[in-house]
Amino acid sequence: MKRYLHSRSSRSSDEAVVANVSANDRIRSKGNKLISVLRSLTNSGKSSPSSPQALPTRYAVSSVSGEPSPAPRKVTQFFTQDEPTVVHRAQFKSRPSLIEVIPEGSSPLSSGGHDSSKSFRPYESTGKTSLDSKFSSSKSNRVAQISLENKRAVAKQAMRGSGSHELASIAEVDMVDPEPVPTVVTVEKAAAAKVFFETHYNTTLCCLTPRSIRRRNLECAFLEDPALSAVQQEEIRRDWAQKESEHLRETRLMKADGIKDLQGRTITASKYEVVKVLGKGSFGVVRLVREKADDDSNPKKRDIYAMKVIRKSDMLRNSQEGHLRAEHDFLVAAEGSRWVVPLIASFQDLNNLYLVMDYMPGGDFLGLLIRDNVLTEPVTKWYIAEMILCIEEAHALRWIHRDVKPDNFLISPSGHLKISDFGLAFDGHWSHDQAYFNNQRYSLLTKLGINVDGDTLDRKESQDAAAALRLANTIMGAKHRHERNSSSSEIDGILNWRNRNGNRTLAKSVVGTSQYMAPEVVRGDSYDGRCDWWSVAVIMYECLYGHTPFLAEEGGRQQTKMNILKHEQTFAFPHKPLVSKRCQDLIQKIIQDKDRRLCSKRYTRQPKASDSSTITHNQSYQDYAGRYVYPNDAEDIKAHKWFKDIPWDRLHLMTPPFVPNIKSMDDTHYFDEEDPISDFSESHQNMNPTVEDVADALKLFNREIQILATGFIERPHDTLRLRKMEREIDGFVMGEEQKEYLKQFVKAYGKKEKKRPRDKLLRDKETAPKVLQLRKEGAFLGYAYRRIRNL
Ligand SMILES: Nc1ncnc2c1ncn2[C@@H]1O[C@H](COP(=O)(O)OP(=O)(O)OP(=O)(O)O)[C@@H](O)[C@H]1O
Repeated sequence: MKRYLHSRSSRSSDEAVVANVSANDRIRSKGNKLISVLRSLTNSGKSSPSSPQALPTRYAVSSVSGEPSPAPRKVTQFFTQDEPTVVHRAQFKSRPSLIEVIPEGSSPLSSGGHDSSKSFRPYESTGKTSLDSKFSSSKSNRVAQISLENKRAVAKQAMRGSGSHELASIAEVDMVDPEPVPTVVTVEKAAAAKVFFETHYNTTLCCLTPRSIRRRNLECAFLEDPALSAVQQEEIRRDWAQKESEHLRETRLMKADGIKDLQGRTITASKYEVVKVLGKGSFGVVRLVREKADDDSNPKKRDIYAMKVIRKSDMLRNSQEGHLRAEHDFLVAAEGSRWVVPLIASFQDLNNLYLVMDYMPGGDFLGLLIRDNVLTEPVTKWYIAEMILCIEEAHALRWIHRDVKPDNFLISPSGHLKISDFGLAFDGHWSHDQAYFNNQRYSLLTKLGINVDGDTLDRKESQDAAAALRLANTIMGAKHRHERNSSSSEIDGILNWRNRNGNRTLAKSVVGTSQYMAPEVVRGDSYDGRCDWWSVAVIMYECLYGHTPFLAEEGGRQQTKMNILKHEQTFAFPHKPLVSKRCQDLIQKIIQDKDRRLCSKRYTRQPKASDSSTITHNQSYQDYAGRYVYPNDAEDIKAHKWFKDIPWDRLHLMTPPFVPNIKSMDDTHYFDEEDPISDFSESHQNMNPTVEDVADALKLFNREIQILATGFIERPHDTLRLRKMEREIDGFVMGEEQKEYLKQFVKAYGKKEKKRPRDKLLRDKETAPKVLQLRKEGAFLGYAYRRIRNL
């Protein structure tokens, strides 16, 4: 911002006023001095020929007392010059180190020989600047040239020193408005800002905040307890407010640390020490951690948690921002839930996202199935009943889990189940749709005419017009659903517009683990809350028979999906073990196409377009994508006769069939694996073995095996190729131990093929490093949560 400090001064100009001030405080102190002198001059202005009245009113400083105040001698001298002096900060891209003084003759207040319209435009603001934008070269050269001229003149002036008291004329900075030339960096930053503001204001203005939900729950609790007097209620409200303000303070402190975390430090994560790696997910690991204490208190007594660490770079390369935000937002929305794994805190640093959750020491339900192989009917009934309650809880919050499988139910210390892994859960909201993020970036790139080449394949494809169009569509995803139509009303507000226009086409994406997928999901048809009930029936079958009903022995995922689509022909019950007809009847009634699937009749009673009152009522049961998901939507399943002895309302108070046998809260024996799970830091992927290393590792094998094994690690492998190599090794004529050794050799010395990033900006060699860095810094602003203590 351009700023002018000017004053009327008296005749003596023997002070060379070349102020070489670089630091802000010096400028400010100089400014203060000027103002105080101005005040004094204004007060004594009657005697001065250059009284403040001559100044534009904006710059005239009125006296409070009306009395002249004595200015310090030195400063008085400074300003007792005949002619006005204007201290002018020129227009530079960065803060100037020089304050230029426009001498006599060139003063904006004097008329002589100077084009005041050019030099003195106090009401005009400076042109737009962008840290990331390059100035157009001709204009920036001109600015640089003028600035250089000015500096030379100032230097010359300074050299003359006290010997000469004349101020040389300094070339004026031409008030050119340099046009910024936006780059990919500008686009990334602008998109990150847009995403931040839209998601932030959407949460604060359009959603219930955790605090408002807590407040509502408190008031509901009062309604349910009529015995509480008004005084008691008031007292509870006061305690509540006190707890909330402490929580707010804690959250603020956490957010302050979060800023440092994003600058490359790991303040928040370092408050936890790692005990063990519990499991591995698609984009990171889950660690058992212990909160570090400020004092040296007994470590055994400190709180223990499960911390999911998600590596940003992997996840960003796979364009998973939408999913990661969805998982986080669901866990925050589920605060206080009985059946969802509780989130304690979430935060990020430059490289990772962190979700700190309650530790479930009983391991996951898959572990229990692996240990027991098959479960009896009563035990199956218990767990399926708990799974139903878990899923209903998610549905009540208008979320469809979409990835219901045994590994996603965890066993709490008391043996009850809790649902976890909401990485694929979806409420259809635009902020959980990857196309929204892509659209923010690519629409800007297109508007600004910035071209990105991508990788070799992109360049090859762009030569073919049809392929180029296909590529553009893939990048933009469903562009139309996030691009605001110019005809849409401006007063509508962007958030309302986004929320109303929903993402109806999103109801069709194919997600989930194939064995447990409902046919409508496999087909890519629109689906709703009913798809989760199909998966429950598959798990029920698996508990009773020891395998899932549609898994193909041969033909992989594709064949499994075919079996699901043709479920009417492929589904059958094995003869053994014996399972009651009632139980089979329930499974059979759920393994149906969605219109006939047992769960809740409300799904099949969706209103006709003419029935407006029912439509309005039903809209509250739609997720943001327009899919129906009802609370208590397992009502017909729960009413099935097989469940007649299940006390649904009291299940959480009863003792489950299996209660984990844990010696302490950090007992991890239910997570013990034959091969310990490696943490990020122990990954072999960064290993660069030399020829000697390889020769040494294979020295016990004959020449032929050495050549084959070296061939295996010559180029990076994906999972498919790794499996193929392992099958080849299985075919070698050698002992099992040697085969195992070779498989480990391939994993350790071979390189895993890096997946081709889904985003062109991350495929382009030139833009990728900077874009990835910027997204790591800016894509998850606001990813911070702390559960209120003693909830
Ligand atoms: N709160 C918890 N307490 C104990 N163990 C946990 C907890 N959360 C996750 N785990 C363990 O970590 C494993 C991986 O966690 P999770 O499924 O959330 O990761 P993910 O990256 O989402 O995996 P996926 O690839 O299946 O989507 C789980 O199967 C479980 O064994």
